[in-house]
Amino acid sequence: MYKIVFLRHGHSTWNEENRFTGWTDVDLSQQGIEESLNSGQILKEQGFKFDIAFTSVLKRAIRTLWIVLDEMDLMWIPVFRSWKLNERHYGGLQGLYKSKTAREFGEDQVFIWRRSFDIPPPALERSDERSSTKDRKYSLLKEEEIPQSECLKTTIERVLPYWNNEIVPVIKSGKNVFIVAHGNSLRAIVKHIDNISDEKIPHLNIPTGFPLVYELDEELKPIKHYYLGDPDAIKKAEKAVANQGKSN
Ligand SMILES: O=C(O)[C@@H](CO)OP(=O)(O)O
Repeated sequence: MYKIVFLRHGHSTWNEENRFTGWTDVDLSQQGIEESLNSGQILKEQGFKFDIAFTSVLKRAIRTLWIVLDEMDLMWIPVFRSWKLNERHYGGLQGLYKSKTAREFGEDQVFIWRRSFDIPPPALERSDERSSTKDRKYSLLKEEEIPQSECLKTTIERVLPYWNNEIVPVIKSGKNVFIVAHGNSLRAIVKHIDNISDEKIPHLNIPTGFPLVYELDEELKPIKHYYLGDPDAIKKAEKAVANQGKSN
């Protein structure tokens, strides 16, 4: 049996302002720092000992990982960062306020942009200053590899090869793996592990700051999964993520 832990980064400054974030590289809010500290403490109390960690190249995930590893006295373990674990690219919505956008375009449209499996938000122009085309973090990528908008389907197309080729072999080698990523890159992995249908996945929301433990059998088929933390607080946090697309 393998046990791996996923963690969505702590609350960010743009979660606080309720803005579409995607590849925008915003930092943790004070709440996010506290959530990360709590995650580290609970993982430590429950005896988790990681051998290796994976994260994105976005600082809200990296800082969450740093805080957790510091709390667990594990700052020495190898860490691999990849853009393939980045948040889903939010295209032309990046920077807009979610509730204001729902008032302007309707909650149904915002739900489609946020959660539809295969309809991406409007794409950014490569010349748009919000585009990541000129960001040094992505300088090793071919221009066409840098997305200007992604839906969950296209997010899966870049997350899953990373999962299958880079993370799965490490899990199978018996190492204890910790993955700190983002709401939608984690939804991509969880959809795959649990074989969640395209119709059901829009209703899955992953809250910030609660470690999500997956127990997998030898074939990496799911045995069970559970969050660590207060069940009522977790339910409330899942609902709050869903409600971010409401107009008020
Ligand atoms: O804005 C974003 O990039 C994501 C995560 O914060 O939000 P959503 O839950 O709307 O996909």
